[in-house]
Amino acid sequence: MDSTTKKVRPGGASVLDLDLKATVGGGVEDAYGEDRATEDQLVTPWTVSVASGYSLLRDPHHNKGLAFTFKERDAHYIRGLLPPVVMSQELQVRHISSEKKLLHNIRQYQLPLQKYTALMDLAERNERLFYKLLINNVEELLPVVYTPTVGEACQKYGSIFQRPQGLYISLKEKGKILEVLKNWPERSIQVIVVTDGERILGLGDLGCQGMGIPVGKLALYTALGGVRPSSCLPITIDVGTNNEKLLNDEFYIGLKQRRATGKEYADLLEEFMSAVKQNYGEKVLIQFEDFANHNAFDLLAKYGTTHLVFNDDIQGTAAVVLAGLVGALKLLGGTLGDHKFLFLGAGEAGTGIAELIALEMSKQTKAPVEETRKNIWLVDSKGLIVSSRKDSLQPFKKPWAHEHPPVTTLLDAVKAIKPTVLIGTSGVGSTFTKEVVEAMAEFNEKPLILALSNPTSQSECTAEEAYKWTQGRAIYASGSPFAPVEYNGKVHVPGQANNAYIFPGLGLGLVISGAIRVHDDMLLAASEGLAGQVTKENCEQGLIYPPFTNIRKISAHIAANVAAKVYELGLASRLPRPENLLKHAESCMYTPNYRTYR
Ligand SMILES: O=C([O-])CC(=O)C(=O)O
Ligand SMILES: [Mg+2]
Repeated sequence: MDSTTKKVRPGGASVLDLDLKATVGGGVEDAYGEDRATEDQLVTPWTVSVASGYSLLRDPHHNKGLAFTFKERDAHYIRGLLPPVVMSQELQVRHISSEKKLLHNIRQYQLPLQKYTALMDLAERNERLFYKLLINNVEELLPVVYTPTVGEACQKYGSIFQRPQGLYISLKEKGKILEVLKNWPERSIQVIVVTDGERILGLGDLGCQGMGIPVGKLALYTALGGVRPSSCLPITIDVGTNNEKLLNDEFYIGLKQRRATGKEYADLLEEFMSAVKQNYGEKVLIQFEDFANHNAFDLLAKYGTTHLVFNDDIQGTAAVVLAGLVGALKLLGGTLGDHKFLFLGAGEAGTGIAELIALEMSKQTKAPVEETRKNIWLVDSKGLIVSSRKDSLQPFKKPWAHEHPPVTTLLDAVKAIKPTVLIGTSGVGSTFTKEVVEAMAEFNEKPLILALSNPTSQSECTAEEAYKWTQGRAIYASGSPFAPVEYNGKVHVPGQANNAYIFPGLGLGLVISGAIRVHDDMLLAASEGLAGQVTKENCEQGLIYPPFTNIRKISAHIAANVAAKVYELGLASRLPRPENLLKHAESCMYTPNYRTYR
């Protein structure tokens, strides 16, 4: 933001124009590339319209609570609205973290949803304090703002909805989508996460209530990837729902009609994609999230050549899992090409992961991808995907239809294929039964079992089951977190193949390089960036992923790797290329330290 930029917030009688001098406490964090605040700008006045007085304390972007100094209280008409103590942000966080106040309260709540609501309330009250708390306590709070609790939040989103956290674009907004985008108070958007709510985690069609997902994912873009909160825009597209329960619920917040399909659906999406490009330019990253298979693949193919789009369920999951496999190879030995993979679930995650593994194998062995795909087998609801089923398969399944007699159950497929790696991506819980896991343990010294479906209730098997049924020999990771398990006196720490490892860093890398398209090689770069962060100590502890506590450092490494690939492919619009991309990524990351208002 330069000294002439005027940021105008809409409406409100108490909104005053103020000349403010902003300093950025704790580093440069307010923009990227050409918009980046430099040290000089820390003392340069910029003009901005912000809420003052009472409404300043109610503005989550600017509120600092008791941290306002008396000088600020005088300058911004808030003297007397706060008790007389001035508390630093560090003290506020310590106050909170010392179990006296918020974190203490959050921990006391019995129900995860109460914790979720308390955190969302904090975000609504004081955004920087929310992010500071989330970053400082990431392992504890991630499962609250994200899977599994966010799933329950979506199921009950109607009763949680209080204030707008993102934009709702329904069929009623047809022809007016550009106007709707302009109603969002922030102008400079860098990342949009959009869902149509048709397949929320493994919970099915939650319609308009899917909004919790874009909100949660974008909170992680900021906390884990350092993308400014004001640059993030959650969007839910409402084309109806086929969820009978919601259709019959008098309190349902979305359109009460069956889902629009075909041309009606495609036209709305087309208008949306065009409006986004028109309003924000072509460098805005659009992350598709939790669309049903039939739309997810089409949208990615259709807009991948014209927009900066990324499907987290297809591509993000793939990059995370590939990194975990590379980590697991450090424990198992051998190369990817030495392994045989069997998937339960041939949708977005299953085929996305399968393809990225095949691409990486092809890169390593120089064999064509058509060859490397042959080490990978998929089972869907009708059994093993084999060539005799080819005619009736959806297009995204066809590359996996290898020569084999028909097999109808997962157990029989395990026995027939004898995979070294079993991956669950079906969204259906408890499908890795005792027999299936025991069969894996029969012909594998260390069976690798990835139960990736979310939330926890949909996991193919629990961590405890995997360790118990393999006498502690399994290497196990899940999509939603599981606590460590003690088996026969040994503590096993399950891995978490969680998309949150990848998308924030990937997004940051795309944003800081000004990427205009996403390319598969950038996903591989992201995956390698994550795998590179698994240390020798992690391996010795049997971990295939690095701990989440270092996630901001991990994200910076991923961002640097991705940005390097964007420049290499000539798809970067922010030129010249910074020499040290890691340093550059770190310097661009938003930190939630309070700023001084003069
Ligand atoms: O949220 C995650 O980590 C994985 C995901 O996108 C999903 O299950 O839809
Ligand atoms: Mg998802």
